[in-house]
Amino acid sequence: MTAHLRATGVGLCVPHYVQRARNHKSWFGTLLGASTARPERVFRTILEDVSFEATEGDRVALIGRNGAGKSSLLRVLTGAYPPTTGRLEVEGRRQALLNISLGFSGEATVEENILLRGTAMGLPADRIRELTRDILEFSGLNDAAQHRLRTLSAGQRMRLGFAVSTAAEGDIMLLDEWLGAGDMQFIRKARARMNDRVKGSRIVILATHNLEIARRVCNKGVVLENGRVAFAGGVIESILEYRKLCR
Ligand SMILES: Nc1ncnc2c1ncn2[C@@H]1O[C@H](COP(=O)(O)OP(=O)(O)OP(=O)(O)O)[C@@H](O)[C@H]1O
Repeated sequence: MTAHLRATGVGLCVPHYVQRARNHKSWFGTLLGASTARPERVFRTILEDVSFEATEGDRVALIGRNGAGKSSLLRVLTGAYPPTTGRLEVEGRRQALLNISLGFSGEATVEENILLRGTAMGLPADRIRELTRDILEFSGLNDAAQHRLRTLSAGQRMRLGFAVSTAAEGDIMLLDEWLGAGDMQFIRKARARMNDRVKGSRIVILATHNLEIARRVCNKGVVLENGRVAFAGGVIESILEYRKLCR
């Protein structure tokens, strides 16, 4: 089986809650307004008519300005947000490294969190048990396996999230930004693992603002602007198009 990913006219519209502007003259009025005023629900189109394709061996850079829709598109590609319009066809096991602390529970232990997160990633329980030792080792948390997650430092939690997310290889790797997780020693280890995972994946989709990384790692590019594809093609051409947008 070869890996394949195709988005055809993908759109994403989400409910969005907005608060009417409040113009209170006193702190009490502000407090009362903040606790009683109901937000209004509106629908917002985040992605519109997004089409592109990635086949075996492709490394695709998603580039665009802040708020262009890169992370939202990655979430659609992982299957976290079903597209509201259009079609997404995926062949191959997806592995996502988006929000590395997603799905963690502060009250559960480190080891239980590995199981929770691994399950959310679609890994069978036996496979998670096989990987647990490596995850604890990689994150430097061997001695904290039975500690509750909320007693860990922010950096330790990040290490754990990174270690779990990258423990298993996928066919299609979806990455949001290049990670700088933890202290210098861990960053080196994390980079080496990311390079390894990128090499071992059949398709990589990488959202990044770092054009040097995009150029070095990717062969294709998709430039997003206001939730639409402004350009799709080779990575060098995509970077040039993106630079034009930023002028
Ligand atoms: N759940 C949501 N509800 C409402 N609006 C959202 C939601 N998620 C994202 N948005 C909006 O969609 C737009 C695209 O956001 P997204 O995070 O995908 O952009 P991005 O290209 O990844 O930005 P950045 O480079 O700043 O990380 C933004 O305007 C954001 O406010």
